[in-house]
Amino acid sequence: MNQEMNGVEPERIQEKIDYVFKVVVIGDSAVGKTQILSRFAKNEFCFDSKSTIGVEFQTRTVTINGKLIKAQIWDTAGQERYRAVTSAYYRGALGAMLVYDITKRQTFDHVARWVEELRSHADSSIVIMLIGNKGDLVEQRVVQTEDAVEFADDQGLFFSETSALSGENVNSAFLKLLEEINKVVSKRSLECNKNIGNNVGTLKGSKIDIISGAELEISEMKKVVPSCSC
Ligand SMILES: Nc1nc2c(ncn2[C@@H]2O[C@H](COP(=O)(O)OP(=O)(O)OP(=O)(O)O)[C@@H](O)[C@H]2O)c(=O)[nH]1
Repeated sequence: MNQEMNGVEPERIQEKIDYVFKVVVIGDSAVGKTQILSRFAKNEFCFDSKSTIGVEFQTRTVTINGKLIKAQIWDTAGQERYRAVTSAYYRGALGAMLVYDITKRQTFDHVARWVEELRSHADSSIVIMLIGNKGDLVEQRVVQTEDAVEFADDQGLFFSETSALSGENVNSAFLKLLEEINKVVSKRSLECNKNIGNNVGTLKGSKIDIISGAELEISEMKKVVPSCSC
C-alpha cells in the first residue's frame, strides 16, 4: 500500500493528483529492473521472476514537497530481442532508472550505451539515476562503488546502490529521482505559466498539470497542457 498518501482516501486520490511522472527503468537483462520496481511499487520481491516480455508499468503515489505525485514506472526487457521500444517507450519520460548488477562487470560496461540511447531517444531534460543493484551480494561484488560514482559524476547522473532483495535504498533512490523531476517540472511550469499568461489571457493564473505523455493518464486529468516546450 502506498505509505506516503498522507491519509487521502483512495477514491479521492485521483482527483487530487497534481502530477503524473513517467519514469522508465532500463539496463541489461537480469540486473533486477523488475524486482526494483516491484519493491518500490508493492514492497514485494519475487524469487522466480522471469525475463520481461514487452512493456509493463506499475504506479505508486507519493507526496513530494506538498504535491501529490503519481509515479508511473515503465519496465521493459533488457534483452535486445524482447525490447518493445524505443521511441515509444521513452516518449514523455521525465526520469530514468539505469540499472546494472554490481556482480556482473559487463552490465556496468554497457551503462554508457544505455546513456547514449537515453540521450538520443528521450527528452534532453530527463533526470537519470544510475543504480548498482544486488548490493546484498557483498562477496560477489566486482564493480566498485568509486568507479560508478566517477562515471555518474562525469555524465551528470545521480547514483545509488540498492538491493531489491533486502529493499535497501530502493525507496530513497526512487524518491530522490521523483524529487529531482519535481524540480525540473516546477521550473518548467513556472516558465510556461509566464508564457501562457503573456499569450493567452483566459489561461492566465489557471493551474497547469504537466502530463507525462502517457496516453493512459490523459482522460484522468482535469486540465492538460499537452507538451510544454517553452
Ligand atoms: N540477490 C539479489 N538478486 C536479485 C536482486 N534483484 C533481482 N535479483 C534477481 O535477479 C534476477 C533478475 O531479476 P529481474 O528483476 O527479473 O531482472 P530484469 O533486469 O528485470 O531482467 P529482464 O526482464 O530480462 O530485463 C532474478 O533471479 C531476481 O531474483 C537483488 O537485489 N539481489
